[in-house]
Amino acid sequence: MNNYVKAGNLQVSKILYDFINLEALPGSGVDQKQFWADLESLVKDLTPKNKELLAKRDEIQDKLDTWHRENKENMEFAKYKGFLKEIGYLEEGVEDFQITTENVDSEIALQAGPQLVVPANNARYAINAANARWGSLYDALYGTDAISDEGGAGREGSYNPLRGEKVIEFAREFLDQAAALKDSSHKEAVKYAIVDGRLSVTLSNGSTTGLNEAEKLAGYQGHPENPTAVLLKNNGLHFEIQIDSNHLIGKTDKAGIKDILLEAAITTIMDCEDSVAAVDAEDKVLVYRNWFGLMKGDLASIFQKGDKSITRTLNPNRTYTAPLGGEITLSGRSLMFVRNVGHLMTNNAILDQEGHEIQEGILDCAITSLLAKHSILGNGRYQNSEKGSIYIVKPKMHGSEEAAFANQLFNRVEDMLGLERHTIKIGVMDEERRTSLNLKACIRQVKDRIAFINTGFLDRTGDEIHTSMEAGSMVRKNDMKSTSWLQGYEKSNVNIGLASGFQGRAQIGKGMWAMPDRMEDMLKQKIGQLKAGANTAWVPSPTAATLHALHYHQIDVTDEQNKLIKESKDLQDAILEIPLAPNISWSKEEIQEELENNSQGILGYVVRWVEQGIGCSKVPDVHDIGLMEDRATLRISSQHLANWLHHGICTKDEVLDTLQRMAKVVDKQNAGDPAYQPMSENYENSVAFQAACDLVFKGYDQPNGYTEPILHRRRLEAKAKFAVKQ
Ligand SMILES: CC(=O)SCCNC(=O)CCNC(=O)[C@H](O)C(C)(C)COP(=O)(O)OP(=O)(O)OC[C@H]1O[C@@H](n2cnc3c(N)ncnc32)[C@H](O)[C@@H]1OP(=O)(O)O
Ligand SMILES: O=CC(=O)O
Ligand SMILES: [Mg+2]
Repeated sequence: MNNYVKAGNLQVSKILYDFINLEALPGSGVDQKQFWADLESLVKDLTPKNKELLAKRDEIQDKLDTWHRENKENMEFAKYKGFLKEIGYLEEGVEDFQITTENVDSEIALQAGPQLVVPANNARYAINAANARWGSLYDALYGTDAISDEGGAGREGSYNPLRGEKVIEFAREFLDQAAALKDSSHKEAVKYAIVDGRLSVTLSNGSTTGLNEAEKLAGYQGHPENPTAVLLKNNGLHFEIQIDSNHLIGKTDKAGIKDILLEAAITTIMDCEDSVAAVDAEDKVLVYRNWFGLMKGDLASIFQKGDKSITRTLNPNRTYTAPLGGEITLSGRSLMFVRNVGHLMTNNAILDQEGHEIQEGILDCAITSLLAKHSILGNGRYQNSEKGSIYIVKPKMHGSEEAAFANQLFNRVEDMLGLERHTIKIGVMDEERRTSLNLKACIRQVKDRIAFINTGFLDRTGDEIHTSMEAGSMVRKNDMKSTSWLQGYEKSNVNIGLASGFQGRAQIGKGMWAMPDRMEDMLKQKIGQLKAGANTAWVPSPTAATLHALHYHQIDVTDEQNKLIKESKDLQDAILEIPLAPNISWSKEEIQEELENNSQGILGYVVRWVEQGIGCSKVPDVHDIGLMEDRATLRISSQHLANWLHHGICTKDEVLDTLQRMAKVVDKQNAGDPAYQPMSENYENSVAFQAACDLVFKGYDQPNGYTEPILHRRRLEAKAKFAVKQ
C-alpha cells in the first residue's frame, strides 16, 4: 500500500517522495520546494487538456463505430474519406517545412545502425543494453542459428571446432565485404600490421597488400607491427579485428584473429512503457532509479549466472592510437533514449488536490528529465549526450493536437528544471492510425525538438483493428504483414521524414524484430528495413544488435534515402484501406488455429505480467517459436480475438474453451518456475487468467484497444493478494 506525504496540494507516495528529495534533486540545481510547487502547477495546468485529448479519442471512436455500423453493407471509399475529414480524423494539409532540431548527437543524426530496446526496470538487462554498443561477432554467430548446424557444426558441448571454422569463414567474408583488400581476400591474411599509417596485410603467399580504401583504417591498439586490435570504419560504423595468437580461438586462426568486435547498438531505448509492468510508486521508483544510474553511469547489477557471481557495470570508453599517431576515443556505451508512457494512463504514485491519480505521462516527463539533467551537468562517471540533450520517446499519440500537447509538456518541464529550450528531444512513435495519417502535421508540432520517428507497427496493428472494429472481420494476424495499409504506412513514414529534412538531423526508424531466437531469418529479412530508407531499426537483444549491424555495412542508408526522396508520393489512400477479410472462408481448423495462437500468446505473456510484474517475455507460439511479447503484441492478439468474437467468427464459449486449454499448455511451459502459479488449477481464482479473459471479452470497450487499464488493475489486485498471502 502506498503511504502518502503532502507536498503542497499533491499527495506523494513516500517512496517516490524520498527518492526525489534524497537522490534525484541533490546536485540537480533544482530547489526542492520549488520543484514540488512547479510539479503541482504542471499537473494542475496540463491535466485538463490531457483529459480533453483522451475524451476526443473516445468521441472519435464512437463516431467511427457508428459510421461503420451504418455503412458496413456498402462502404464507399470517397464517402468514408469525406466523413474522416468532417470529424477531424483526417487533418488539414500542412505546408512544407523542415525540422530544425539542434544539438543532436551523431549517433542519431549521422550514424545509421541498430537500436536496441530494453525494459528499464531490469538493471541487469539495461546495463547489458547500454554496453551493447559493441558486440562480439563470433559470439553472435556461434551462439545462434545464424550459422547452421549442418555437417556436424552443432552448438552442443563446450566448443565445436567445426562450428568455429564456419564462424571464422563468415567473419572473413564480412571483412571482405566491409573492408576489402586490394586484389586479395582476408581469407588469405596471415598477419595484420600498421605501416606508415596504413593497414598492411601479409598474405599466405608471403606478399603484402592493403585496404582497397585506405581511409577505412581508423586506428589500432598495441604495437603497430603487432597490433592487438585493428579499428576499421565502414558506412559510419566501426569494427575491430581483435588479434591474440595465444587465445583459444586466436591460436586456431592463421592471422591470430580471436574475434571481430562490431559497433552494434548505436542507440538504446530504456523503456518505461510497453516492456515494463509499473503500476504503483514502488514500481515507478525502480524504473526511475535505474534510469538515474544509467544517466550517472554508476548503475550496477550483481547476479548469479551458473556458479558465478557477476557484477555488471557500464563499460568505459574505448581508446586507440590513430593511424598516424595521437589518441582517439570512442564511446563504450550506446546513446540512450528513455521511453516515457503515453498520454493515457494515470498512476497512484502521486494524487492531486482532489485525490485523483495524476497522469503518468506528465510524471514520467518531469522525473526522467530531472534525472537526465545530472548527466548534462556532468555529475556522473559518463555523459550520455555529448551535445547536452535529453532524448525522450513519446509513444501512442493520436494526431497533431496530442503532439502539440507533448511539446507543451516538454517546454514546461524544461522551464521547471532550468533547461534551455529544446534540450529535451522527442522521438515520436508513429504507431496510431491518426498519427500515421497526419504524420506531417504531428512532426510540425515538434519540429524544433524531434530526433526520431519510428514505425511501431505492433501497436499500429492493434490500433488498426480497434479503429475499424465495426467495419467487419479482420484478416488473420499473420496476413496483416501483406496488407496495403501496412505497406503504405511504412513507406509514407519514410517519405514524410525525408521530406521534412530528417536526413542528417534525426532518425527514421523501423520496428522490432520480434523473434529473438530466429537470427538466420533476421539476417535475411531485416536488411529490408534499410532498403526501405530506415537509418535505424529495433532489435530485442544485444546479439540481434550485433547481427543486425552487419546490414548497415552492406547498405549505405543515405544512398537508399536519396533514391526514395525522388520517388516520394502521397499514400494516404493506401493507409486508409481497412484490412478486412475479403470473404470469410476459413475452415474450422484455421479458425481454431488462430484462436489457439492468440490465446497462447495472451496467456503466456499476461501470467508473467500480472503475477510476477514482468513486462516483456519470450513466449512460445503454437509452432514453438519463442516470440517477444509486450503490451503492443498483446494489444494485437486481444483485439484480434475481440474482433472475431464481435463478428461471430467464433463464439464466447469457443474462446473460453480455447483459453482454458491453452492455460494448461502455458502452465506446462512454466512448470520449472518456482514462482509460477498455475492458472488451470482454478480459473476463477487465477488473477492472470481473469485478466486474459477481460482483455478479450472486454476488448471491444477498451480505449483504443489498449491493454494497460486491465493489466494495471489486475496487477494491483495480484500484488494485494500476494501481500495478504504473505
Ligand atoms: C512493440 C514494442 O514496444 S517492442 C519494445 C519492447 N520490447 C523490448 O524491449 C524487448 C526487449 N527484450 C527482452 O526483454 C528480452 O530479450 C526478451 C524478454 C524478449 C527475451 O528475454 P530472455 O528470455 O531472458 O532472453 P534470453 O534468455 O534469450 O537472453 C537473456 C540474456 O540476454 C540478455 N538480453 C536479452 N534481451 C536483452 C535486451 N533487450 N537488452 C540487453 N540484454 C538483453 C540478458 O541480459 C541475458 O544475458 P545475461 O544473462 O548475460 O544477463
Ligand atoms: O512500440 C513499438 C510497437 O511496434 O508498438
Ligand atoms: Mg508501441
